[in-house]
Formats: sequence, structure tokens, C-alpha cells
Amino acid sequence: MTNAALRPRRSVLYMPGANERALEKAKALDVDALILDLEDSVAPDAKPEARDRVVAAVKSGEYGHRELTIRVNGLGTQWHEDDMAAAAQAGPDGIVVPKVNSAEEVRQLVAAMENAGAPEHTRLWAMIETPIAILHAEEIAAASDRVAVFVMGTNDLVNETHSLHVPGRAPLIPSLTWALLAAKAHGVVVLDGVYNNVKDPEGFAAEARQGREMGFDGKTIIHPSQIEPTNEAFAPSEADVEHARAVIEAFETAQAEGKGVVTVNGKMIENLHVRDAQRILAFHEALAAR
Ligand SMILES: CC(C)(COP(=O)(O)OP(=O)(O)OC[C@H]1O[C@@H](n2cnc3c(N)ncnc32)[C@H](O)[C@@H]1OP(=O)(O)O)[C@@H](O)C(=O)NCCC(=O)NCCSC(=O)C[C@H](O)C(=O)O
Ligand SMILES: [Mg+2]
Repeated sequence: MTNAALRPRRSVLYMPGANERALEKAKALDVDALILDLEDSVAPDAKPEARDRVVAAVKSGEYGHRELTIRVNGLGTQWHEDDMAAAAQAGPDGIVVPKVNSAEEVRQLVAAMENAGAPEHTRLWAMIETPIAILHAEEIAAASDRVAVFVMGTNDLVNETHSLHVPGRAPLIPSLTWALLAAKAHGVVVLDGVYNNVKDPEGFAAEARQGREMGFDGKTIIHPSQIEPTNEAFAPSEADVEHARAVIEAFETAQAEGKGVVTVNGKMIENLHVRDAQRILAFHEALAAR
């Protein structure tokens, strides 16, 4: 298991880069990562000032364990090149790029990061949010070692496919699954999209649970009220931890007796379940160590 796989990215909060109050507030929020946004949440006139603010936030060193990323404006926009250069020089943990559509675009983005002097720790977080990106998900994941995270852009996906936001997300499941498989096949972390209604805690909890069940590593969120339910949905519960310990213990006992398979609470346990149990315990310990 790599250290990157153990880095918690349960809750990843977007905040408008122009909002100084939110940038200040984030220093005390219990999130695993922040996306300081220069794209959709920032009005055109406010973009240069927002760029300066997020660069200053990254350089401040005041965000503790929280992973810090900057979402730049997309390729082909009038702000993209200046955003990329400023973000690369600030050296955040990640540069989040909207609407990455192909391996060629990844190579172009990585070249821009490197030409601007991005440090090695600054990874590319590619937003997967168009029909063509879904179809090219595997080539995007495999295009460069700098690609560390896929961020699902479910608003843009719904927009571009003319589908609807519905409870259970049936119209989105094939796209989400396809991107998730591409990410997992290439060791890329994959984050679920946002839930727009910040006044619907039940709907939010159901969607976070669904994301966890599908295999997402965490969820992108837009409001502080969504942090706690997200952290809970994507962390192992006490019962998960107890079960993982029981699995490891039972399997070690079985092996000492020369058996390759055993049951715990009536469920068959083989080697692969032990590996999963070890992963759960390692993640639990990584969270506890913070
Ligand atoms: C959605 C919001 C506009 C709601 O704002 P507001 O009505 O002001 O919320 P509250 O009054 O309930 O706020 C309470 C306090 O919390 C702070 N706050 C709110 N949101 C954030 C945040 N994201 N980060 C940090 N702090 C936040 C407020 O400042 C209040 O603090 P205080 O004054 O001390 O009480 C708003 O939540 C918001 O702007 N959210 C982020 C929107 C955003 O970034 N959108 C872009 C990303 S989503 C996207 O584009 C996904 C993707 O591309 C896709 O295609 O799907
Ligand atoms: Mg989007």
C-alpha cells in the first residue's frame, strides 16, 4: 500500500478564491483537503484578485494537515495561462484543472506546470466532467505520473448530457463507474462530485453513502455543514475496525492450523479479505495519527 493511498481525502471542500472570510475560516475546518477555486465560483472581474488571494493562502503555511489545491480556469480560457503559472509557482499539493479531456491535454498541462517551476509534490488533479472525458478516462489516468486525483464534476456532466439531478443518480452511474474504474486501474485517487442543496442533510448523507459504496475515496463538498457527514461516510466505522481486527486474528489462527479459509461471523474469509482488513486498519491508524 502506498503512502498516497493512505492520505485521507474523505472531505474535499471547494471555496471561492475571492472570499477572504471563507479562506480564513477554512484554517479551522475539519476537512482533509481544500480546493481554492478560481473557476466557476469567481466572477470574471474578481479573477485577478482571487488569484493573488489563493497564492497568498498557499504560501501562508497556515492550513495545517489540510491538503491545499488551487482550481485554475480551464484550458482555452483567457485566465488559464496566468492561473497555471501562478499556481505552479505557489507550489500547492495539487492543481485542479477543469474539463481535462484527453491524454494530450494532460501532457500539455504537465509541461506548463514544469515550465513554470512546479515542485515535484504539486500533482495534477484532473476534473472529469464532460462526455469525452468519460470516454477517455483511462488514457487521462495513464498519461502522466503527475496525475494523482480524478475529481468528478457532476454538475457539468449533467449539464452536458442534458440529464437530470435525481435521487440515487441513476443517469450518472455509468459515467461515475467508468471514471472510477479508470482511476482505480491506474492508482489514481477518485473523488465524487458535489451535492448542490446545502439545506438537505438527508439527501446529502444518502449520496455520500452511495459514493462510499461505489468505491470513491472521498467526496467534494461546497459547504461546512457537509464536512462531518462526509468524514463519517468515508472513514471506517468502529464496527468496520473491530471486524478488520477479527478477520486478521482469525486468519492468522487458521493459517497456523494449516487452513487457507475460515469464517468470521458466518462470513468466508480468504487472503483478499485480510488485505482489505489491513487496508482498513492502516487508514484508521493514519486518521488517528493526525
Ligand atoms: C453555497 C454557498 C454559496 C452558500 O453560502 P451561504 O448562504 O453564505 O452559506 P452560509 O450562510 O450557510 O455560510 C455559513 C458560514 O460558512 C461559511 N462558508 C460557506 N461556504 C463555505 C465554503 N465553501 N468554505 C468555507 N466557508 C464557507 C460562510 O462564510 C459562513 O461563515 P460565517 O460568516 O463565519 O458564519 C457557499 O457555501 C459557497 O460559496 N460554497 C462554495 C461554492 C463553490 O465553490 N462552488 C464551485 C465549486 S462546485 C463545482 O463547480 C463542481 C464541478 O465543477 C461540477 O461541475 O460539478
Ligand atoms: Mg464543473
